Amino acid sequence: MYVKDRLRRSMMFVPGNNPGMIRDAHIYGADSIMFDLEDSVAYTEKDTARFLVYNALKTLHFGSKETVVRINDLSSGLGIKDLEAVVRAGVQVVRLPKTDSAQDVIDCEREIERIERESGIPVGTTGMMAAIESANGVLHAAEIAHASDRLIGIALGAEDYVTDLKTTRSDGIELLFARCMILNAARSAGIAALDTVYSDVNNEEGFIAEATLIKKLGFDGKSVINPRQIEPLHHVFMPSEKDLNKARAIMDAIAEANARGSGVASLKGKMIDKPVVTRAKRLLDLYEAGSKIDEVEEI
Ligand SMILES: CC(=O)SCCNC(=O)CCNC(=O)[C@H](O)C(C)(C)COP(=O)(O)OP(=O)(O)OC[C@H]1O[C@@H](n2cnc3c(N)ncnc32)[C@H](O)[C@@H]1OP(=O)(O)O
Ligand SMILES: O=C([O-])CC(=O)C(=O)O
Ligand SMILES: [Mg+2]
Repeated sequence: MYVKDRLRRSMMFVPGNNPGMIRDAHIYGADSIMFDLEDSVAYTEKDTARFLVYNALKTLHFGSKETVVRINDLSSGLGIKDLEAVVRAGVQVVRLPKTDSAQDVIDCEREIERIERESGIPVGTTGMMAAIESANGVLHAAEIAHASDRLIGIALGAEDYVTDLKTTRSDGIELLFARCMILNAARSAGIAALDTVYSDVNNEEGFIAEATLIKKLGFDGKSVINPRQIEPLHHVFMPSEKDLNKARAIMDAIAEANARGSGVASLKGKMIDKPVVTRAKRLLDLYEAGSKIDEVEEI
């Protein structure tokens, strides 16, 4: 069963035709493991990958990690076979690639529901996420985000997106519109906003700069392609001691004000009202959830 709202700072792609990577994927500390049946798998390897991922889901234990599988899109002729395998194997979330419209989500959900019924799995067990990877998809981001109750989030697929835009990836300016559209669409639907991969695995500085930018925009997390990207990403998402202390002081100040029958407090000359408190609470909740998970990883 999927969880709608959980920590998804890092979602690691794992090529579905690589048994070694599949076996070890859960040990690196990513919040979600995303087995890939799509673009990291050559056409000749598609059946092998589906078989391996099916068996991995059936036989391996992933602990607190979320399991996601990126299927091939339904129009490829492979997507339904992928769904038949991974839904039956009990994957938590299906990642639909190259989502251009709400109809793509609805079509995928219909197939998931059919497979759940046919295999005796309670309807609604399998979650979905939609990756938006084209100009068309970005323009339909809001409809996509609202297309199914099963959606846990929407994600940007920037490599395909910049190709569609006839540009290349540079300092991020080329992705600003898509990121803002996706973020706003996700928030309007109450689901997660998830950023794309950073392909230059050896450029840690560039990766951290991108992670810092998407966190500032409001994203919940990011896809990664290599275990070396997980720790720096979690570090970016970890609030500083200063931010934590400020959030705690805000919570104390508002509790004191509430006890006096007031909804507004003052902290070092700054007004503390409801939105400030909501942000402080979110920061503390994310910190607690993150440290709990990372602590377990360190033991
Ligand atoms: C545009 C898109 O669609 S992106 C999404 C699809 N792409 C992918 O899924 C690519 C996934 N990533 C990879 O295949 C690789 O990380 C590459 C090709 C980017 C880099 O490969 P390498 O330089 O060999 O990685 P590196 O040397 O850092 O690997 C270190 C260890 O981590 C493992 N590892 C690397 N990437 C992954 C991964 N994504 N998942 C699990 N394990 C991994 C390696 O197997 C290796 O393990 P070992 O030490 O036991 O042999
Ligand atoms: O979804 C991702 O981040 C990877 C991907 O397929 C793309 O960038 O086209
Ligand atoms: Mg893509």
